[in-house]
Amino acid sequence: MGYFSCNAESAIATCDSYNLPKRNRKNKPFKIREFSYSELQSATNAFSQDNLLGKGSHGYVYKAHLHQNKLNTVAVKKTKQTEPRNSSANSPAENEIEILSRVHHPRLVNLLGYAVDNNQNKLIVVEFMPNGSLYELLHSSSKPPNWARRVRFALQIAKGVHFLHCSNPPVIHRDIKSSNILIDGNFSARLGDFGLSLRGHVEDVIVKSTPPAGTLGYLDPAYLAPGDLSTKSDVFSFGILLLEIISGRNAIDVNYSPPSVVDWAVPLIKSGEYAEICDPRIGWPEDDGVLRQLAVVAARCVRKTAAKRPAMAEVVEWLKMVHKRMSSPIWNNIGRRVGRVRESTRVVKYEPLDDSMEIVKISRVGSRRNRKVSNVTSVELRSVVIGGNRKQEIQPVIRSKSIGSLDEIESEPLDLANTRRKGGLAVNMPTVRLSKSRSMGMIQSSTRLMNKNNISNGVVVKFVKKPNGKELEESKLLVNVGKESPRGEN
Ligand SMILES: Nc1ncnc2c1ncn2[C@@H]1O[C@H](COP(=O)(O)OP(=O)(O)OP(=O)(O)O)[C@@H](O)[C@H]1O
Repeated sequence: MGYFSCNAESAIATCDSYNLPKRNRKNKPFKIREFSYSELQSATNAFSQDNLLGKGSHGYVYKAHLHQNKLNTVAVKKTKQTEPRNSSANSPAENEIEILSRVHHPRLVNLLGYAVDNNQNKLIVVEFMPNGSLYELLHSSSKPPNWARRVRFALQIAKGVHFLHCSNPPVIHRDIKSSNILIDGNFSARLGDFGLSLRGHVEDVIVKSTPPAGTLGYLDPAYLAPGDLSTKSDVFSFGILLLEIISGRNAIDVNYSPPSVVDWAVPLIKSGEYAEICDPRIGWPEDDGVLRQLAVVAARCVRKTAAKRPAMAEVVEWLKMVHKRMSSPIWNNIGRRVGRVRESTRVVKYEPLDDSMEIVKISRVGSRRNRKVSNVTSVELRSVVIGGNRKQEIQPVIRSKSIGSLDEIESEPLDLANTRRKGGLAVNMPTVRLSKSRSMGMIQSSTRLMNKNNISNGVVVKFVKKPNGKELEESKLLVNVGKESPRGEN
């Protein structure tokens, strides 16, 4: 076994075979190549604007054409030139190389090699993803993905995260979000951007001493100090991503009240109002159980208490069931013929979502013919009676105008994507476009970590200036001054 170290001089490194996907374990250890800077320079047309694929918080990503045995298109990540680095800490690029040189999986944007420039900065060469990011597909594509595609993406991402968590030692990604999910040539989802990832067991020094980091909106509220980190923080971020996939909503969106997708969606899921969280651009899936199941999985992933969240292995199994259900022609035919089959159900107690709710598994029973397809189970939410009192019905959340300078934002004409029906009343909401969330290095003051008790629940939002100049660019801090403990149970 040999693994690549960022400081190693060797040009080629092989991967820890333990972490290879099964079909690769027997024969091919993957190879990491050291490129010369000039080779990447000419492959990217001197890092030209034409080759620019995108810009992240740590640098720029370029498309590169390598002429090896055959023409190869790859992506090159070049870190921004900033002030002199603290030599003891790994840069995000070094961290990404270090991690990705040890793991390799079809659901990841895998490392192909690296180069070092004159200032000893590392450039990363990774697989090229020709179909953009999930963020773009969900939020700026004129043809948003349908349910089959969304379920497939969700399962593929879950498999990638599960693979990382099962590696030895585990890899915790810490920055799962839609802009870090890239779409490959087969239109499959891959998890990328390992700049903030950590590799180690929770008791390892590296994990115990690294300050919290992530992207606002996706960041686990229970992850406030290094010691809080576990694979369950990724599960939380995955849950946010799943809510984004279901609803087409940004993780934070000031068009909604509350702006955070989790605060908005979970009460709706708990009260069974699945239609409210369904992306209005694509409507309900043909089999509405698919929506319910996805929503319940998401709600379980975003529980405030990390220990109550499922492991990614469970999430993968649940999503496989949803995927199977979605792609089953038998189910689709019957679903089409009989509409939404809800009658003839047998309620099986499942596992509580929280103190006030229970998830019930509903197996379809009935005719022999129906029983055949009843292997496909659905999961539903029910309110229960606690201490003799039925839990008060949660009022539907009314979308309200965003907090902030809405006067500067024009109202758009009534359309389906922007309309919510509440008791027959169509409400047309103004649109505020948000720039996508950026990774934060850390939620830490320059000298010490935030005091856990003083931390405020806040979201930073940024308005972007549209080419027509109608929206102003500004940053806002929305602070929710509730005194609740960030470690409060749900
Ligand atoms: N392997 C790739 N193939 C094709 N395009 C890519 C690839 N990697 C990144 N990109 C593009 O470059 C953009 C910037 O990626 P990068 O990972 O640097 O930042 P980000 O994830 O968007 O933001 P942040 O750095 O805040 O996490 C992506 O949104 C994507 O459009």
